[in-house]
Parts: sequence; C-alpha cells; structure tokens
Amino acid sequence: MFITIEGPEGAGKTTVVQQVKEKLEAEGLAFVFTREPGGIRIAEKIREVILDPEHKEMDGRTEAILYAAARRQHLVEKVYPALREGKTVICDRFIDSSLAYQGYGRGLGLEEVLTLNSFATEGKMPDVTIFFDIEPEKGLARIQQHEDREFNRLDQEKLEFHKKVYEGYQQVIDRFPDRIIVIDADRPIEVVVKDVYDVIKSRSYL
Ligand SMILES: Nc1ncnc2c1ncn2[C@@H]1O[C@H](COP(=O)(O)OP(=O)(O)OP(=O)(O)O)[C@@H](O)[C@H]1O
Ligand SMILES: Cc1cn([C@H]2C[C@H](O)[C@@H](COP(=O)(O)O)O2)c(=O)[nH]c1=O
Repeated sequence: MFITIEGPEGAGKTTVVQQVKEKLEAEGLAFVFTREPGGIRIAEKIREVILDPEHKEMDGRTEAILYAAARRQHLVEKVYPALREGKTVICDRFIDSSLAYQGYGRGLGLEEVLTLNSFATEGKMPDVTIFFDIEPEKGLARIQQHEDREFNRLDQEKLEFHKKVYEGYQQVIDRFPDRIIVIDADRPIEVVVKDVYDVIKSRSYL
C-alpha cells in the first residue's frame, strides 16, 4: 500500500504521523514513513532550494518542476523499493500537494500539473490519501504560535495564496473521491491520531 497524507499548512500532518508511527512501530509492523519534498539525499537538497525564503524570485513553473523532480527521485530510490519488499509506505505529501499548491495556488492549472507529474511518476498514484481538513486561517494560526518554527518560502505566502490552495484541495478531492479520505483535523490531536491510525490499519491489511 502507498498511503499519502495531505492538507494545508499547520493541519497537524507531521505531529499526527509521528504519533501514528510510534504506535505502529510498537506493534512491530513494517511501515516506511517518509515525506515530500525530501526523504532521500537528492530530494532533501531540492527541498532546500525550493523552500529557501531567500529564493523569492522563483518562477511558478520552476517550482512545479523542482517538486516533480524531487518526487521522481524519491519514488525511484525509496518508495518503489519499499513497496517491492511488501512494505506499506506512508508519505507526508505527494502529488496532490502539487495539484493544490502549484495547480491552484500558483494558477498553473490542474491538468498541466497533472501532466508534468505523470511524466515524473509514470502515472503512479497513491492507493489511499488521508486529507487533513482544516481552514487555512486555523492551520496558519497554529504554526504562528510556535516561535521556534522556521517559516519556509511557501509558509510565508499571503493568506490569499493559502485560501486558493485550500480551494484547490477541494477540487482535487472532487476529482479523486474514491482515493481521498477526509479527516476533520480541527479536533484534539489524540482524536485525529486515532482516526488516522484506524484508516491506516484497515487499509493496510485489506
Ligand atoms: N489537532 C491539533 N490541535 C491543536 N494543535 C495541533 C493539532 N495538531 C497539530 N497541532 C500543532 O500545530 C502545529 C503544526 O502541526 P504540524 O507541524 O504537525 O502541521 P503540518 O500539517 O505538518 O504543517 P506543515 O505542512 O505546514 O509542515 C504544531 O505546533 C502542532 O503541535
Ligand atoms: C510536496 C509539495 C509540497 N509543497 C509545499 C507545501 C509546504 O508548503 C511545503 C513543504 O513543507 P512541509 O512543512 O514539509 O509541509 O511545500 C508544494 O507546494 N508542492 C508539492 O508538491
């Protein structure tokens, strides 16, 4: 199974996935946890280039291509080998982030970004995607409460951009209703952790 986690900034993806990971590892289950952009050396370097707040001049298409390049390398080096070994891969963000952020947020268009990514992934899509649903204002407020968090180039975009990304996600959910499971992320962490754990456990052993 290839499971992806999606949602706006500050939705709680990283926090919840970490707690779910601890629960699953305690049960001795063979899951691989990873993230995009990143997860392997080359993709982490691409991540630094994309998210560096100093790179304000980055063009939207350049951004989309860099995400797709990081995705390609991550799939080939980490995701496919794990799937071939029969492991379930849980990835924090994947193609839907590109559709929402670059396709809608940057206005490049869903079809164009899908085409670009189809080249990078050779059509590979997640088996299941868990969408952390929270209004962008609330997600941003969460991350702003934490002074120690570094604000990357995308975090620093105006609220208007994040609202477009959120609308983009709604379009993506409408486009792929069978794959995407929406979870209300505006609830206490332990409740969200339980929902995500239940989905992962049930979907991994179908
Ligand atoms: N359900 C929740 N209720 C309240 N606060 C939460 C909840 N989930 C996460 N948080 C807090 O919100 C902040 C953002 O969480 P986290 O970094 O996990 O979000 P994220 O979705 O990974 O964000 P990003 O995509 O921007 O990296 C953290 O300080 C975290 O402790
Ligand atoms: C995969 C992917 C990510 N993004 C954006 C979303 C976030 O703003 C950052 C990643 O930071 P996180 O703290 O790890 O969530 O990158 C994007 O715009 N397009 C993508 O394809």
